[in-house]
Amino acid sequence: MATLLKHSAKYALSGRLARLGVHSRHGGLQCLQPRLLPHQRSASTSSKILVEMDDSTGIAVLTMKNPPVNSLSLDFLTEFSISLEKLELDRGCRGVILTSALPKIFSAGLDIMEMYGKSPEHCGEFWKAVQEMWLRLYGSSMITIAAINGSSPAGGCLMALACDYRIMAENPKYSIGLNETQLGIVAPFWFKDTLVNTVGNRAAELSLQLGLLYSAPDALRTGLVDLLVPEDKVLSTASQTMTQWLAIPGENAIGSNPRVSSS
Ligand SMILES: CC/C=C\C/C=C\C/C=C\C=C\CC(=O)SCCNC(=O)CCNC(=O)[C@H](O)C(C)(C)COP(=O)(O)OP(=O)(O)OC[C@H]1O[C@@H](n2cnc3c(N)ncnc32)[C@H](O)[C@@H]1OP(=O)(O)O
Repeated sequence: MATLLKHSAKYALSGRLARLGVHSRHGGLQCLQPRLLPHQRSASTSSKILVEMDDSTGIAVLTMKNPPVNSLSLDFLTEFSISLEKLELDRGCRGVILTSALPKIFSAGLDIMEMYGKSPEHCGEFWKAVQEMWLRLYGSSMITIAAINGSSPAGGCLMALACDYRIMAENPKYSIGLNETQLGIVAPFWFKDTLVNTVGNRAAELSLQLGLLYSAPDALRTGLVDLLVPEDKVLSTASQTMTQWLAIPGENAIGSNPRVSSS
């Protein structure tokens, strides 16, 4: 792992971006058009991420659209981090809702094909991109809400855990969890820490050691998600919740985040 991380340090995000040429406004799938309302300011889309920014509320919706299962490939992670960085730099943006354009899937986690038969250099670059995604999301100074409209195993669960609040569709077929143990791998320590910070020590121990995938109701009971709502209400509820959080006086909901504030 140390070798992988050392390798990865050689690769800057900006370099990957330049190679990818992200933010083509016309990229993406035809069925995934921006859902702009008249008062909204802008939508930008790269091939795997759609960002819709509502200038009147300061809320952005970041929609993952990487079929078939929103796996976290290097290209996807690069586009994701760039999109988040742009929002972070936009002083008008105060909150980000993370959701999926795909039916039944939030994210399947790390793209398995990125870890199979690849060079150490590629693995290093990939692993750095995974860490960068987590750092950007977990350390964001914006309010972040995961609108989980499908299953979300492993790295997909990590993404949701890195947000401030999680709203999941109450569909009993959907599952979420850090199930790495069941896949024959040990979850990295920062996956573990993120889970412990959310559900507490004992629940995290059981969850990680057994590699549990929770149904939506069990995820709520464990504290892995904060709220279950009908599937067609996930995004609207996320929007309402965001509005409530952003109304906390003095932006204290942002300033009180222990992850980004030392005071
Ligand atoms: C280089 C790294 C260096 C160091 C690493 C060190 C440590 C890492 C340690 C742990 C990190 C782990 C984090 C992870 O996230 S690992 C990935 C774990 N994810 C999974 O195992 C998800 C597996 N997928 C599923 O459970 C299901 O596919 C589903 C529930 C998401 C969706 O089920 P469906 O029935 O709707 O769809 P499927 O028919 O199963 O799949 C459709 C299609 O998608 C492909 N696919 C699914 N998951 C992945 C994936 N994670 N990566 C790439 N591709 C995926 C699947 O193969 C199908 O493809 P085909 O249609 O057959 O082509």
